[in-house]
Amino acid sequence: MKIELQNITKRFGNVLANDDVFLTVEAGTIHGILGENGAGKSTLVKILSGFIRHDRGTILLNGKPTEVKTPAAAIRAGIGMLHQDPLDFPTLSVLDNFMIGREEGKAKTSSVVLPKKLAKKELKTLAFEFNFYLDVNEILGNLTIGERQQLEILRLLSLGVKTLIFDEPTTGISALQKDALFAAMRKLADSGKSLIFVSHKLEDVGVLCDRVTVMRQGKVVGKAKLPCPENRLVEMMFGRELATPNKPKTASAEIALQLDNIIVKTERLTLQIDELNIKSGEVIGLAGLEGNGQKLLLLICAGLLSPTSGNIMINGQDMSKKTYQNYLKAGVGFLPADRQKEGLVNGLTIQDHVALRQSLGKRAFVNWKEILTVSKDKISLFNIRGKADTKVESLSGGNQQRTQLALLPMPLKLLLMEHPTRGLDIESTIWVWQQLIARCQTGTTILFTSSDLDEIVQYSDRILVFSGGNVSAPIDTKELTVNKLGQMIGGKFEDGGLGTRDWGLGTGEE
Ligand SMILES: Nc1ncnc2c1ncn2[C@@H]1O[C@H](COP(=O)(O)OP(=O)(O)OP(=O)(O)O)[C@@H](O)[C@H]1O
Repeated sequence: MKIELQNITKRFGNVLANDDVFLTVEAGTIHGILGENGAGKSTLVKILSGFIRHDRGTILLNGKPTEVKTPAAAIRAGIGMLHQDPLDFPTLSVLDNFMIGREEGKAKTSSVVLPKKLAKKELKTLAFEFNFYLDVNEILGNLTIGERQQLEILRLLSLGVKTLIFDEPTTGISALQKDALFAAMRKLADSGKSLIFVSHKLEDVGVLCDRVTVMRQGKVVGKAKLPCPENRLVEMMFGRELATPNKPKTASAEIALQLDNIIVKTERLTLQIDELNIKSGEVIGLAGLEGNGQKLLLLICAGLLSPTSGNIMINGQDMSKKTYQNYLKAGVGFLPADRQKEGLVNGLTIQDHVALRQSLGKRAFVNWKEILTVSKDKISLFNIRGKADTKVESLSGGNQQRTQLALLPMPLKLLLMEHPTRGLDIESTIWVWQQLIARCQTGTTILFTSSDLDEIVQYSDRILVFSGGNVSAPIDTKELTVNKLGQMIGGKFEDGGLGTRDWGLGTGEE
């Protein structure tokens, strides 16, 4: 289906999120929408998929002006959108989620069992067609984001959509799931569907898309047919070329984090680390497919999960069996992946968050005047597109991430982060890492996860690879390439070379 957006304009208060936007997406193509944080990409695709009403402008579907007033109306018109956080029901099964959105009449026919049987068959056939491995009876909450996304694609296809919108779909999924996703997207385009791919990642846009539209501050600032040189796209996004910083050496000889005989048992995994020593100022990347023990390590180091056994020392202080408050006092900070559920509180403003953070563990009156000044400083320093009284849910994804980063205490001894730059554009990612490296230069030790292997290789001093609860010995990043790391995550270890056939830190068992 050919999509044409003409003169699309949308204002939120005094923010002009979309300013007279024109976009054409031909049937049978993948169209990228690139842009810095807050550029207006999500607003545009939410308008097309009926989640937001535009103030002005026209949507043409196959040349016909069409009103898309609600998400249900969009699906009826053949447009489906995959959100950054899939909109599904975690307590229901994969099959039940697949059946959501079918018109009521279908489910009410002679028997409820028959449609369910048919739906199961359809789900299995579609999954097979796209090489997605989904257990139809599994509870959805047990699936990874990548698997939930695969299910959502199949659900939208079964509802008959002809246009699929992907808003930052590679965020939080594994490299293998990304390959499967891109293969499915190409297959869909080849079968005549039109696809819109919203992203910050130039490389992804480069390998996947046929054309790209670049947005900045609500406006379309450039269009290109791909392939096109990456630096041209960067210039369009930011109005200039960007220089990538090199990570200087920040590690000292002092040991900041010491783990001895750690065992963490959960229902799905046993994480075992016999001995691990991390130096002060060091950056350690935790690589591996999601759910292989990286988060468990971060949680025990943050004092948010007690290991089944073993000892944790932070800066020479025995933290075993200490409370979370003790960890905070010892200078430990944690940045969770799910900013909407774990990091920020919907309904609260930026200054409410600053007040919460400042009063954590203290019984003190809140000095709102001071909080307002601090909030304004943080908004300006972290370049957050919002005001002190802006509720966090109305910030763009990237601006929510900046808010989370701005709320991290200063100084910290140990900073533990899940996906620190998730949702940030390239310029912000570079800026954030400059701030993080500056922290390391003053002695902060960082452990972080990222699904972006380039980020892990670029910024880590050493890397731990996780697989099914097994943890590799720390590998010096200079000895690694992204390719080699990808192979290790996939379980391929070479004898010789890196010499990491011996996993080093213990043997996890499932
Ligand atoms: N519901 C809302 N209420 C108020 N302002 C909003 C709302 N949704 C978006 N905005 C503002 O509109 C602007 C564009 O936001 P949008 O989410 O479209 O950007 P984006 O390009 O998708 O950014 P990101 O890459 O960070 O996700 C931002 O300044 C954002 O704060």
